Amino acid sequence: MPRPAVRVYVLGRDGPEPDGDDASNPGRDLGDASDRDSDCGDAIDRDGDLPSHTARIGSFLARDGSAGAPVGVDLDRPHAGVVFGKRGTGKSYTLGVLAEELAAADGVAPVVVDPMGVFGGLEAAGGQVVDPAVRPGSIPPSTWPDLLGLDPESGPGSLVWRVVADAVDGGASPSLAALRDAVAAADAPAETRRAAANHLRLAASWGIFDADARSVTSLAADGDPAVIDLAGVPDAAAAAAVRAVARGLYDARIDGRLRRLPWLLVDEAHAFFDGVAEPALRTLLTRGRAPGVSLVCATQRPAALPSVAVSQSDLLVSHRLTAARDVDRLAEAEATYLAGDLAARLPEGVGEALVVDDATETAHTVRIRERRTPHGGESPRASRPSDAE
Ligand SMILES: Nc1ncnc2c1ncn2[C@@H]1O[C@H](COP(=O)(O)OP(=O)(O)OP(=O)(O)O)[C@@H](O)[C@H]1O
Repeated sequence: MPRPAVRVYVLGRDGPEPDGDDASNPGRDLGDASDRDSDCGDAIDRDGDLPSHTARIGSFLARDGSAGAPVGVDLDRPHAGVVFGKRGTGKSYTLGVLAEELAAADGVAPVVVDPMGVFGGLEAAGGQVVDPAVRPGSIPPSTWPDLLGLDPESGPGSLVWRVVADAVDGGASPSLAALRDAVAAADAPAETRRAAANHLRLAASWGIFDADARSVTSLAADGDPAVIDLAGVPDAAAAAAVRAVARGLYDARIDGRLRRLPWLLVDEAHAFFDGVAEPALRTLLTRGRAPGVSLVCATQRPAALPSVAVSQSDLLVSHRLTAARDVDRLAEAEATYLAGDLAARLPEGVGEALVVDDATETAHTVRIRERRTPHGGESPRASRPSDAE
């Protein structure tokens, strides 16, 4: 006798609500697997064939701890999402699961910003780990003083701004050396030129600027995960790299240079919302979906993200949080359809998360599935001496 089909619930896709959990009764038991098999979402067979363009991220988690029906994320359309959780609750792991699913899906391209160097395992999913490389011309002239820690109103700050503006005029891609030469030749007091040159020399020492850096479009063209390894990269340089990739993906979609829908997955995202990357990330949050760019920001410090990150997100995944200010940020997501206290519903276990789905206006407790590729974020344990010893 054929086994019955399991129905997968697809987050971010409008459709019938799964039974068992709804706004009117937020504390209600989420049911067990059999509850979920009946009338939610799209049918899949038990061997795991999902509807197309669906990322299978885990399963519903019943109150008795058993796993229910599969839960997927819609990959057919672009989304904005956040992944919250205190340290060690599974944020990076969840981002890795999403990246694995994106790697296996058609028509999309995951690009992972990896500040801690924990996503290298995605090479096993066909991914490549790349060092950050930024064309100086991809950072707008007006942003250069800020990037270099110079006041744009100061002599050196305005000189750098002017030199970059002149160098990119006409679409050229200047090197840092060319910018330094232009500073040296500028009609400005020697002290101003010296200060500007020193700051450009410091930027050169970051080792990320390259006039011939490959385009972001090429990173995302084949759909295999591209992992931008920012481990050990100075903060300002990492911010410049994130800005370049976020803006580059957006522009490539606007200009029709990128056929796939890119997904930018940013780990430790709080680090990028108070520097030069912020405007580009904000653009993706507020305007990214129109040209087809998705952004998912993971952070252990939700309070350090701007409100817009939560208000613009249609997918919210929250592992355990305890700090009051972070829980408050979660509370901002409590849309009118979610009666009750989201924070009180956060599951305790590692890899478990509350998922708020704006498309169907529901919240669910989910156990994120295990990774298929190695996860590099294991915490050191005294009971497990490292390989180095
Ligand atoms: N869904 C899961 N299934 C199985 N194990 C998991 C899952 N999620 C997390 N873990 C385990 O928990 C560990 C910590 O997860 P992870 O590195 O993602 O934490 P994190 O929240 O990103 O922490 P940090 O803020 O320190 O980076 C993982 O190395 C893994 O062993």
